[in-house]
Amino acid sequence: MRVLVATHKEPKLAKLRELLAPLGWQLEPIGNYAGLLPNPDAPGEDLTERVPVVATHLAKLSGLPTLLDESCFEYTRAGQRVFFSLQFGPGDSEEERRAKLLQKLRGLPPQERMTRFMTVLTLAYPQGKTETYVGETQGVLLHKPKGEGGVGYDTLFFVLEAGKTLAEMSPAERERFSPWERAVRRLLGHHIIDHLHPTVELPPQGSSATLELAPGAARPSSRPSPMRLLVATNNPGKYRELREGLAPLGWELASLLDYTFKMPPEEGATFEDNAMLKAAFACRQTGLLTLADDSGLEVDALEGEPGVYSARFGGRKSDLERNIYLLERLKGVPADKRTARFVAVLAVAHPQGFMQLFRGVTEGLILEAPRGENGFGYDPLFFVPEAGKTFAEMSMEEKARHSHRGKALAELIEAYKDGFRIPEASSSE
Ligand SMILES: O=c1nc[nH]c2c1ncn2[C@H]1C[C@H](O)[C@@H](COP(=O)(O)OP(=O)(O)OP(=O)(O)O)O1
Ligand SMILES: [Mg+2]
Repeated sequence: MRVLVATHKEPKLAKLRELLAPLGWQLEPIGNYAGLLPNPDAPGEDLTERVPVVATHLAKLSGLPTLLDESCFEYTRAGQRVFFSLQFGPGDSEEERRAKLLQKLRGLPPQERMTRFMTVLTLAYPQGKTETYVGETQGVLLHKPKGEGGVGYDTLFFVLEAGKTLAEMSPAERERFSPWERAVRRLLGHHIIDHLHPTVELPPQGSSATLELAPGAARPSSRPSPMRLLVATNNPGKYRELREGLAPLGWELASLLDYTFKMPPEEGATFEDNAMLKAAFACRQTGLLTLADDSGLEVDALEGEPGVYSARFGGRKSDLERNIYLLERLKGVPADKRTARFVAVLAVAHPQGFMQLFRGVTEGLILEAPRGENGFGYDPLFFVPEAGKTFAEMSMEEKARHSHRGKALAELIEAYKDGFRIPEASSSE
């Protein structure tokens, strides 16, 4: 597909071509489009309304799908939300705009310089259809520029989480924190993963397998992977274990804390379903290679409960309450009938439109009282006979050797250790 890009900045076009390469689109610059705009100074502070309108205008004029992005800072001044658009009006150089922004910020206390740096990216089609993607990053606007790299306002935007301005970051870091890149990755994720359905046939249980999810989708490109993986879990205990387990790969990890979107409800009937649902969703949101973990405890005396409902067992809200509830449910059940297993399914969603699954299982017993301080969740109640301890009595390394998650991770590492290769999508023809 030929796509016009509404920019006259060569570096931006080059970066866009690089990021969107897997789509195989032919991206062409529109050149200086300022004269084509209906009203370049149109107020429309809400970029999510304004950008689609302008992009549609350009698409209709050119007869081609057209990409347009605009960014703004949103901050609070005297209790009011203020938007500072970064669209260059005619005659405004980057320098002049930066000066205007500094002017506006003069005398603002730090809490009022907290800001949301937002990019709105629209792909508009000549027929009038539009798709809009938003990327955002929280930070603080500085009084004085800091750093040398980046473009535009990067010298003024301090990312708290990173402890530096976008201009002080390496290109790889900037990629991670820039709202523009986030918006572009969302577009990529959307287009490439469109055919990804978590309802496809599952691989045989108990094995890892490669699913080909998108027979008609773009073929996986062999371009070197960014080696960046989003670990899509909101559970800090899991995140720690996954981070440790993935360390041998040396990949750069992103977490959900880097993003503002909410994960969807986990409505699947199996761990596989839920893991794929979570991975596919977060992958689509971010365009990143994404790992999700769905796990839980199956207790034989409870006919497999809590299973996929482990995180909301008995409607209990905390790990402690769920552990108490589990003990209540097992009251009077003798030791030899307290068998249980932990299951973990890891799903890796590739922005190229397919998914891999890894599964690990650990057999054990539910004790009558908690033992140990480590770990999280049901760890203090889960006794592993082969180790003679509960998960909560093990160090992280020890738990990794015995645990369901550790086993699934070992399979994952085995699959990716010789460098990251995207499996060939086996075509049905
Ligand atoms: O090694 C473990 N040791 C103890 N407990 C564990 C373990 N692995 C899973 N569990 C428990 C935690 C949670 O109650 C449920 C998983 O639910 P699950 O939906 O997969 O995770 P979650 O909601 O905590 O985080 P998220 O979905 O964001 O990844 O099983
Ligand atoms: Mg969950």
